[in-house]
Amino acid sequence: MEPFGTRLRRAMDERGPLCVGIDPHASLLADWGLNDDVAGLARFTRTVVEALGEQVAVFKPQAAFFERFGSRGLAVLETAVVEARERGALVLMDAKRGDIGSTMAAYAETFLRKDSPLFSDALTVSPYLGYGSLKPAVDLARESGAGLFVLALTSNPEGAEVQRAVREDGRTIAATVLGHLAAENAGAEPLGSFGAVVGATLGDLSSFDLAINGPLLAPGIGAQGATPADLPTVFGDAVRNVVPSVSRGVLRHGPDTAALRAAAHRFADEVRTALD
Ligand SMILES: O=c1ccn([C@@H]2O[C@H](COP(=O)(O)O)[C@@H](O)[C@H]2O)c(=O)[nH]1
Repeated sequence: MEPFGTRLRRAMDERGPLCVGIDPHASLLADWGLNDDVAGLARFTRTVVEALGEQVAVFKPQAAFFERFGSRGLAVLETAVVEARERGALVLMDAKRGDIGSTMAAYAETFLRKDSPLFSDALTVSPYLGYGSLKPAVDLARESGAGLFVLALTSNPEGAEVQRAVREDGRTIAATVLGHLAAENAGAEPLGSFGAVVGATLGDLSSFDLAINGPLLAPGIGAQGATPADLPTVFGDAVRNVVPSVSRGVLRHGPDTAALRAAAHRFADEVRTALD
């Protein structure tokens, strides 16, 4: 399989630079007239995948909303991953895994081994047990042609106390994570496969070097208050590598398929305008 970064660049060029999150909140299930049970979860997820699977570059299922239903929720997630990929969308599993290396290897097998039922094109991971603890995931992603998105500067205000903490050498934790990612992506063309999560809500980030030669997943657009128009200010010269991500901002338009498609189109158009 081609490296994730290559496939992502092509998908964004062909379909527009937008990632739509699949976040079946209990409140959204209710708004869609569905029960907060496995049948409601399955109906919600199928509707989103069928409506947008041939339109958006990337889906980002939020694993938590599936895991809360146990094994039957995971079965819904497995089906969604397969059907989304069959429709040509890339799947970025938002599971934010992170643990000591030996356990990280098992998480990596779950999401990044090609024959796993939950194999995804990319996975979000947490570097807060030390970047080196992610090595099994980095290695398996390379072997499988998959990618990683490492939490660097998250969209929530609470993230700053950890991510902007300054080390003895004067660098912030986030800058250290970004430095590791730049090293992973060195020499990759057209785009590396090892991305950072950098919130669109964070305002001017010019004090950070975002030139990691990899994708920058930008959650926070829509329900968290950021807009596509904020992207150039937040990302500066790195804006071309941004993967803007919207969940509730699109999902709240369901269950009507045409309305979901129109909402995703609107966000993609706003992103294109902002990046021009
Ligand atoms: O820094 C981060 C990292 C991940 N997320 C996830 O993205 C979506 C955001 O959903 P919205 O409805 O668009 O607010 C959600 O799954 C988060 O867990 C994030 O928001 N910020």
